[in-house]
Amino acid sequence: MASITEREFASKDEMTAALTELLQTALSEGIATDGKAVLLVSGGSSPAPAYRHLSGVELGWDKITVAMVDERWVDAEHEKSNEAFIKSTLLQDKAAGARFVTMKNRAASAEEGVQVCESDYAALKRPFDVTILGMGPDGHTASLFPNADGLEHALTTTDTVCAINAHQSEVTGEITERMSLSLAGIAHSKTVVLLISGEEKKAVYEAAKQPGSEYSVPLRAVLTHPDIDLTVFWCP
Ligand SMILES: O=C(O)[C@H](O)[C@@H](O)[C@H](O)[C@H](O)COP(=O)(O)O
Repeated sequence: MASITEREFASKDEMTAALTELLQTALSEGIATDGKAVLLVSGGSSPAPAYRHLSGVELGWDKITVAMVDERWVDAEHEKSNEAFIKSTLLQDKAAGARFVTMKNRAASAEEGVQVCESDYAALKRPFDVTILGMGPDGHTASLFPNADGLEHALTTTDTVCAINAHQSEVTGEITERMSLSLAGIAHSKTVVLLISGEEKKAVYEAAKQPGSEYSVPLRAVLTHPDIDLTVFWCP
């Protein structure tokens, strides 16, 4: 089992304040200990306010590397690009000085781009200081989508990143080709934060804590991983 700490907040504002504080502390400690810090970021509506807040905080951003948890295989200008989302929310103001390691590269497909991405991620400081995950109503986290092509590899490889092709659904939308941290990549972090908003997703999370298939509910693989130190943030 992962070590799991659950924190419930009365509102999104309270969750944002606590997340901002956690990130500030973890990144400052990383810089104090190693002279540099690494933050792995997801897209999604839950972390966006904390990213905006953090961008205005003086943290020694020139010593911080921000890298993606997952990405659609689309150009950085695409409206669905997580890279574009991180640039517009986090990498502004003081945080504009951070180094940014992205997943999308020039390869025609995620499958063809995975080696370049793996070597980019191999150069990051280990362990990463913080990894921020979201989850979907289908039990996906990062781009580890239920029963996706590439999921078995993603859950078993020692590589940090992996190519995924999800089965199209309301949750994935039309763009199903993704690059993602593997389960091992998620476990490379000193601490992992999982952000959950709303009662519907809370029920999915509670179900994921019960025994069952990791292929139908990939979040379960994170919750049962022996080496992951996970803090779950929830707000209504
Ligand atoms: O790349 C994606 O498809 C999204 O980023 C997605 O994985 C998101 O992280 C979760 O759906 C949580 O979203 P919320 O933060 O909006 O709950």
